[in-house]
Amino acid sequence: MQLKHGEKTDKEDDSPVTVADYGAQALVAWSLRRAFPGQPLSLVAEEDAVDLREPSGAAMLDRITSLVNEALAIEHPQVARLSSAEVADLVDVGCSEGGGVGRHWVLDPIDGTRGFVGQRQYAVCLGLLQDGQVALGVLGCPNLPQYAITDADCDEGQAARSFSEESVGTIFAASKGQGAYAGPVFGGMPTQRIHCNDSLPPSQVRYMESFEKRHSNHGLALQIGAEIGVELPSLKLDSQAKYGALSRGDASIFMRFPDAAYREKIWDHCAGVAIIEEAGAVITDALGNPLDFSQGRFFPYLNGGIVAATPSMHRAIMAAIRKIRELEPKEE
Ligand SMILES: Nc1ncnc2c1ncn2[C@@H]1O[C@H](COP(=O)(O)O)[C@@H](OP(=O)(O)O)[C@H]1O
Ligand SMILES: [Mg+2]
Ligand SMILES: [Mg+2]
Ligand SMILES: [Mg+2]
Repeated sequence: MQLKHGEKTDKEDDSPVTVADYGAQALVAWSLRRAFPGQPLSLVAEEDAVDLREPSGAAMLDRITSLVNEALAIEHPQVARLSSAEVADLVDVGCSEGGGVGRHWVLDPIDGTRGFVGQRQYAVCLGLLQDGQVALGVLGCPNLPQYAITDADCDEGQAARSFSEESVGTIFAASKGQGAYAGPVFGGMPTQRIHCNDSLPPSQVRYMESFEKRHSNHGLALQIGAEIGVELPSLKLDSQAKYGALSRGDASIFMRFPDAAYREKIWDHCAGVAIIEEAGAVITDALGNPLDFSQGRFFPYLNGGIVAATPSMHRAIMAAIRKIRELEPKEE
């Protein structure tokens, strides 16, 4: 999809948001309401309709409303068209604060918005928390090939865009204790069981990191990689597509080291964590503590970042981080 004028804007924190982010959030909220009629619905989702309800947001809300109605007409032709007020209300269904008690859906309607705008990777990510624990996750990655990304697909560590058209688009799904699965994005529920690959020596493993340098310290990841004996360049992918790629063995490590002031949000990880854990991988903060999804929309302090990897690579990275930190000059 090529975005037109008026279909993308910047939020208060300067990050981009598009009609697709809002539209996907409204559609998922609509679908959850329909799937669980009459039940209370707690949805912790990234976007809200505050800007869309301003006079300056009216044109964008109209465009989102048309797109949502177009999508509903394909899947549910019998359903009445939604008004723009109803679409704004659906976006705002995602305002739940979450927490450690009961059931909370967690949605990133488009993760990797910068990747979506740049026609790289992005993912629609829906997870479920049960009493603060990740219970289920689905990742739709429309630009991710259905086959494993190999060295041949990588251009200096970056996944090339020239994946063959007919095999692009992958969906991942997992629920606790039932395994992780992958399949074609328009093929219904995925059926191919997937596992991470923990059999490679460090010289053959590949690590992944954000495409966007501003989202993660690439220098630190390089240093840690060198410490554990990684020789291949990193694979730079936007979004939770990285969790999908780790889960089926395209790469063995995902390192994410944002600026110290950045606060990680639960929707950037919930669905992906459900999938990697069922695929046999491990995820912690940079000091080895488990991620705590039970504290609301944001994670508590994460000790410098997030590391997801196969079990042996995760152990090696934790040791490398401890060693690097011990060598750092101590503040007086
Ligand atoms: N300065 C920053 N540091 C770290 N992460 C950031 C960031 N600014 C935005 N992000 C987050 O990084 C996510 C994309 O992850 P990745 O870097 O793996 O592609 C964004 O998700 P959205 O695109 O849903 O807003 C956003 O939440
Ligand atoms: Mg965003
Ligand atoms: Mg995101
Ligand atoms: Mg998003």
